[in-house]
Amino acid sequence: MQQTFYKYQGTGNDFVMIDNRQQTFDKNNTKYVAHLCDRRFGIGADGLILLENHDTLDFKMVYYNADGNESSMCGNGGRCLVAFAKQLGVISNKAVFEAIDGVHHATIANGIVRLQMQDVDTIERYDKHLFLNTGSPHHVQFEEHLEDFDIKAQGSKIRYGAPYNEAGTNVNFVKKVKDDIFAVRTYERGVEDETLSCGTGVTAVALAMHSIGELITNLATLKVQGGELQVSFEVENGLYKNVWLIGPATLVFSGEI
Ligand SMILES: N[C@H](CCC[C@H](N)C(=O)O)C(=O)O
Repeated sequence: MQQTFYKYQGTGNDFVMIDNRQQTFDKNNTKYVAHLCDRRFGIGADGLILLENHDTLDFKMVYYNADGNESSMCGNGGRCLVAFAKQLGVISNKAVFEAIDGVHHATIANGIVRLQMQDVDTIERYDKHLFLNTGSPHHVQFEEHLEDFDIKAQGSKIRYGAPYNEAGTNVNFVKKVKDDIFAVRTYERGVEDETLSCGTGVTAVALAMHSIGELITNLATLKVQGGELQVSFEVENGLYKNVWLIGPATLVFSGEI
């Protein structure tokens, strides 16, 4: 049976999007999801996202990494899904939807999506890195030579090494540009390579930088390989709330297979 597929990208983090409101997509076929994400034999993407009906909210988000496995929250994917929902006429300029990490609010205007992320109440601080969960797990560490280092080799060593092991984590390398501007490169679990941006990743970097005093305002600009994202937040007694991931989400193409 022919199926229409859409391709969206949010600052270079790209996704196959499927309108699964009729529940026709075979969600258990890991091999097929990985095939659709394959950049040679399939459509090619960092992940695949299903838009599904929800009893009380605008829609439900189901996210798969490029390896075909369902995974934790995808911030850029959430932003792209809001743009996709608008394109389908499911929403107009705001959305409330359910994802694996809970309910998210979002707005969309002129191609820019603002996505509220979950509150963060724990940021673990170690000698040379920080660890926190912004809907997905993130290891954050400074890297002076951000422009020219082997992120795939360095990232996978951390992702598969102790204490993360097989379950893994996403790995963010950060360099302060100035004041509230940081450059970030991310190795993503489940893609097992660098992605051009990672939404939950830049959110983790912004909150981590604030927690160690490297960011003294509550709005950060994150320069990623695929463009720029902003993260805004409020913080009270170590609880980060009203966290928003802000940036563009763009339709690349649609087609039938
Ligand atoms: N690879 C991540 C999920 C997608 C995160 C990323 N694409 C984002 O924008 O947040 C994980 O398995 O934890």
